[in-house]
Amino acid sequence: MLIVADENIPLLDAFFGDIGEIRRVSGRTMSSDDVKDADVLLVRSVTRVGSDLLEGSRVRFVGTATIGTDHVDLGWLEEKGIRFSAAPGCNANSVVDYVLAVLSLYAERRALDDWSQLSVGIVGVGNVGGELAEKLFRLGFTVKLCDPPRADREPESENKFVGLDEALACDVVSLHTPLTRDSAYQTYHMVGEQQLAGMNSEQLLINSGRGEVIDSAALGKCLAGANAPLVALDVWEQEPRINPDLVSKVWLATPHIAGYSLEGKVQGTEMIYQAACQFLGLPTRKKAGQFLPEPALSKVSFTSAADEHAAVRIALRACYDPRQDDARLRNAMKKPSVDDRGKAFDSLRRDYPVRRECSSLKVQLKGTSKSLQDSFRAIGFKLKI
Ligand SMILES: NC(=O)C1=CN([C@@H]2O[C@H](COP(=O)(O)OP(=O)(O)OC[C@H]3O[C@@H](n4cnc5c(N)ncnc54)[C@H](O)[C@@H]3O)[C@@H](O)[C@H]2O)C=CC1
Ligand SMILES: O=C(O)C(=O)[C@H](O)COP(=O)(O)O
Repeated sequence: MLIVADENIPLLDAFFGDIGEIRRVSGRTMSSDDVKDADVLLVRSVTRVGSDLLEGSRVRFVGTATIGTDHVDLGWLEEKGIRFSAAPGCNANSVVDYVLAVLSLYAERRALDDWSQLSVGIVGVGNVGGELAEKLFRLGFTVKLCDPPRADREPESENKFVGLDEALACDVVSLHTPLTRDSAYQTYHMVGEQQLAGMNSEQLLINSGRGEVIDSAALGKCLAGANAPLVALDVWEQEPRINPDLVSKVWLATPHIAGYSLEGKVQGTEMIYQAACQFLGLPTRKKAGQFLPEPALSKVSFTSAADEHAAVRIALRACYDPRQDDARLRNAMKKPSVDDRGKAFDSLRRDYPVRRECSSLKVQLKGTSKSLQDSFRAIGFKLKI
């Protein structure tokens, strides 16, 4: 059996080595020639999967080790009887760590001692948005949830959801929808000129869903004005050839790595391994946990944290600090040509340093208050008291 796989999928040999021969190819440039003899195709988000790639091939199973599926022509696969599986939720905790770290920096920028004074509008309340909401509720934030598909599906939860306008009026707005172009709830350019015009310089807009959910031409114009919101973008239109001018105008710019914790990536591989085994009628013998090493930073200690809010922010950013990724991306954007910048964007992602989730860090607390302990627990840290 031939398994053609994106070379950036971690632990290919460990999970798939005894199932078939593995041929690694670049996900970004994968061609129909690369896959024509394959039985199984394993991708990440940078490979467009549909008739152009697969027509005439032997592929019977496609797995994407990602949450998003906008790169896959699901209708065509179904029509051709090709089994498909994604990895829902695999890196949700990683994205939530990213958003919380951005929030902590924003609170400091606004000189807020207590970050939970901020209201947060979450647009798209699925695996990522739902997990974020849960953590923010536990931390005491005011949270507004916007998810029209769920609001329509769950009429009993009448007061649970707000409209997009109400979510966009919060201090912080975080986008977590899939990219869709042909549904009643289309998200392509959902945040455009009109929505941006309603925001102001006291607000923060975060996008770690898909770049095309925001109209970046409208965003560029808005950011040239005096009353624009602060913006943190992890995802961009036209990746990897992103607009360097937009990078220079946003507050935090990262190269689509919000979901790049080691846990998130390995769980992505594990989920498509399980689905492939089920399709092939094979037993599943391997688990992500077998392959996750002890984190290099496994413990931080606080004894009687005088400034409890600062303690939470310190621990959070000991795990993940988006400013490092921001600095790397800004540096990559100094390359003179579009091609070189695109390559640099992809290199930052391919050579991404090992990053562990907050849940991998043990926080040791001595003589600290119950409310501080609750905050650490809400974020997902393990506690030693
Ligand atoms: N930056 C990164 O590294 C990552 C980005 N993502 C992106 O985040 C997206 C969301 O991930 P999950 O929460 O796991 O997906 P999910 O499918 O669990 O949840 C998405 C939610 O968005 C809602 N939704 C759909 N259309 C909407 C609209 N027009 N307005 C408001 N809500 C709408 C859905 O009803 C659903 O509840 C993924 O599709 C992917 O594109 C996911 C992982 C990592
Ligand atoms: O899971 C998703 O959806 C994501 O956006 C991934 O984090 C994207 O990672 P790559 O597939 O682009 O490596």
